Amino acid sequence: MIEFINVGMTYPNGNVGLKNINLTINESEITVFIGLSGSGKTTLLKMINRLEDNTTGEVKINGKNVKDYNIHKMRWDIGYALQQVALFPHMTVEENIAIVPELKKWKKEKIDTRINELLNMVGLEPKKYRKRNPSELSGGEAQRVGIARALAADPKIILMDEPFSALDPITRANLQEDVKKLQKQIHKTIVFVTHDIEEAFLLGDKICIIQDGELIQSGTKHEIISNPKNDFVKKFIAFKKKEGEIYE
Ligand SMILES: Nc1ncnc2c1ncn2[C@@H]1O[C@H](COP(=O)(O)OP(=O)(O)OP(=O)(O)O)[C@@H](O)[C@H]1O
Repeated sequence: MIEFINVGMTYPNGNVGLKNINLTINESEITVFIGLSGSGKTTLLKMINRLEDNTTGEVKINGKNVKDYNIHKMRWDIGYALQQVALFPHMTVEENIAIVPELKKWKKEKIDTRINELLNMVGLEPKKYRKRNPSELSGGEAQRVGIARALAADPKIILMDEPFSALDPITRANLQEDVKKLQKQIHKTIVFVTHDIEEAFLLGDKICIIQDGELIQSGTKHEIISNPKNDFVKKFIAFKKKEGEIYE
């Protein structure tokens, strides 16, 4: 379980990233942060693996303040997949996936088996892809490798920051389905950032709507649709409704 307790964050230049966030992220669920560009979604996500530190309040994982963990070991247990996949260009697909398992000193055979398992899981045939360089992959394939790498050392928590936003709609829909299926199989705690309400409703067990650094509303898709807290939330939902979509 991840908890944000009265969390605020001000950047060194004075920009306010977040204000007084109180939120519980349940284990084995997909929690989605959604909001407009610059609303604070990424800042909120990065406080979980301490790529940013909160300036007020507390962020806790399993009851312990994130600042009290060994930062390196904590990060090995938190997978991170982001829009610009950032595969290491001078390493092959298999080497990219093996990074954290190697840091964790897994045996070579175990890593080897794991790479095959993960590539199969994300729909990339190991024989064909293991030895490729990132420059020999399409955008969608690279995204899949990025997801495999985030899952490699079997982390309990996976952070995903707009991992599909650079993809075409069909690849994107396939990967969204993959994440949903994966979640059903492996029961990870996934925190997912998007600015797309459709994606949020498709994936999220819990959806958190962020506006100007504040958490405006959190709840299930049904709770948000049936009881939008303010005009901003209404607008977000209405935007999709206008396109003729009806949410149950
Ligand atoms: N390193 C930084 N230094 C100063 N201000 C920053 C920094 N990073 C982000 N900000 C500011 O903090 C606020 C929140 O940014 P954040 O990246 O969390 O938004 P976001 O909701 O993820 O946006 P997007 O959807 O565009 O990625 C913005 O006003 C942004 O300008």
